[in-house]
Amino acid sequence: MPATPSAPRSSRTRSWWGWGYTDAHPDDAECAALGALLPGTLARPLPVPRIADLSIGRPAMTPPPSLTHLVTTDPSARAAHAMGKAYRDVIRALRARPGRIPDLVAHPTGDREVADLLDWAGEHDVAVIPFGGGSSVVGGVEYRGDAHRAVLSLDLTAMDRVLDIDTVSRSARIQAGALGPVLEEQLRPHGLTLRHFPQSFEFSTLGGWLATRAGGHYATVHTHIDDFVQSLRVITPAAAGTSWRLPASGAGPSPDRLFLGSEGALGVITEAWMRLQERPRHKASASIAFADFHRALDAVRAIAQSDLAPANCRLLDAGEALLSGASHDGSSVLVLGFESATGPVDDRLATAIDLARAHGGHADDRLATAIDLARTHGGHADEHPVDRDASAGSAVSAWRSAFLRMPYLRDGLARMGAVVETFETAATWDKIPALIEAVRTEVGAAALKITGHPATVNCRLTHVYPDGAAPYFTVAVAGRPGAEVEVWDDIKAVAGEVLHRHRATITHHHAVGRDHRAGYDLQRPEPFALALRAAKDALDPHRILNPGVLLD
Ligand SMILES: Cc1cc2nc3c(=O)[nH]c(=O)nc-3n(C[C@H](O)[C@H](O)[C@H](O)COP(=O)(O)OP(=O)(O)OC[C@H]3O[C@@H](n4cnc5c(N)ncnc54)[C@H](O)[C@@H]3O)c2cc1C
Repeated sequence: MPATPSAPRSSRTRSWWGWGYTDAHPDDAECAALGALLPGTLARPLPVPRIADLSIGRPAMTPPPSLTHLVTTDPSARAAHAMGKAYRDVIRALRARPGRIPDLVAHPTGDREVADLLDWAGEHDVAVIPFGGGSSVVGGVEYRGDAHRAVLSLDLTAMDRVLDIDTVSRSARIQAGALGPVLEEQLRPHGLTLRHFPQSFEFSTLGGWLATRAGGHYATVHTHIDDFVQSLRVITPAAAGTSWRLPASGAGPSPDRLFLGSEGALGVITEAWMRLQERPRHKASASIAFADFHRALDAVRAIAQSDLAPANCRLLDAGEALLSGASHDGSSVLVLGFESATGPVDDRLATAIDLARAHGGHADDRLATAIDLARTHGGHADEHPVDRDASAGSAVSAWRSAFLRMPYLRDGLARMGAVVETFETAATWDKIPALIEAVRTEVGAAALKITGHPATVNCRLTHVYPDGAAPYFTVAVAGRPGAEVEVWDDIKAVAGEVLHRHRATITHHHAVGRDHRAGYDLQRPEPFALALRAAKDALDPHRILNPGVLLD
């Protein structure tokens, strides 16, 4: 089927230093109000950083005439491509310490141009950092060190088209630079959706999701981007190729698996055939309160080990629930959601609520909402499932609003000199209670020791599996003025040590990048490390692709 035209881009201004759109940033008064919640933060917010205050030198190299039309040396573009969107990045921008700024930013529009840029970079010892939405939270899109003559940020977002739709096999060929809303907008007229909704959906791309093995919003079953991949097209400095479109294949190790999670270190993903789904027509959600967090964990495990497969099954501890407005009485809250394109889901929700009640949960029946989207929305699902819902006023909706607003508030707190960051992991159920307890206790104690201020360490389960869960932690504490990066690095080192001791992964979906290298090196088995190094040698012989990510 012919492709649909590319979706129009938003006219709103993206922040070069913080999350999202500048018009959604908290103003000074809101920052101060946020700071007042955390003892020890600054009296007034740090000023919004200006590119003019950064020291941006002349580019170390310029491209040949054949490539100049693809490349910019504009300081604003270079600054906006210097870092990702972790707390570390935001505070470095606020303190005018962004690190090495790329010399060049390229915007290729097709495979040939990507290959030409890689060829030139390989010949001239120029590091190439593939860049999608730039929402990395692990130092994945910055350059550290000075081993290369110049640094080129390879921005893929001009390659944002849905090129082909196969309605028979329900799949689409999509260019890697398409941001979430841009690709969903092109699928919408066909009644189809990729249905991959990470929290960063608005500002991250298909290529970034594939390269980091992103996790979507859905709590169970198909939520990792890996699950939707039919075939990948990858351009490496050594060769280019496309895997066959197949629903499944037992032919040896999977070629796609080599590049999923390769974080720009082995090649540039330029397009993919992705499995699609029909837009859901039926939804139901509810929130359930628990006085005892450990009983809530048991309830979630029971639901995860049933065949109910909720779309949403987020357990918020008391701190998270308070922060998001889902509860004010010290309860933990389980946010449950079901959806389907084929039939009502009310029965599944009712059974899940029964399971939760059997473990001490209290469901407020008035808050359980069932939505037949075929009736209420003319058959169309909302663009982002956490964006809108008929359950306005409920704990479910409070959590949803907070979920989308949270990154903006993080940046507001950063302007008050606070250290506010998240980290996530996964472990089998037998380890989960002790792991969560150890992180809370040991990371909280470390933050107090490092800063002299009390810290909050909150936890939610973002994804649940029959055999385990993915706890996601948020740490907030007043920083030491001017040393916020070092404070966070010290806290994060303690967190990494606790995760390793409990055999919990260094990352469930945020990827490895540069920040998780130590934990990743400890986690991967030696034969795999050898194979990865050999793949790097073969595919990137001049070592130009995202140096320092995944391996040296
Ligand atoms: C507020 C916030 C919320 C987030 N929520 C989630 C979440 O819910 N789930 C989740 O999984 N992650 C989340 N993240 C992390 C981040 O959004 C993901 O890692 C995302 O997949 C990155 O996509 P991107 O397009 O922004 O990639 P970028 O940040 O631009 O790049 C990420 C990595 O992929 C490489 N890369 C990018 N494009 C390509 C390509 N075409 N070919 C090869 N390599 C490439 C880069 O070199 C880099 O190593 C969140 C981040 C923030 C700031």
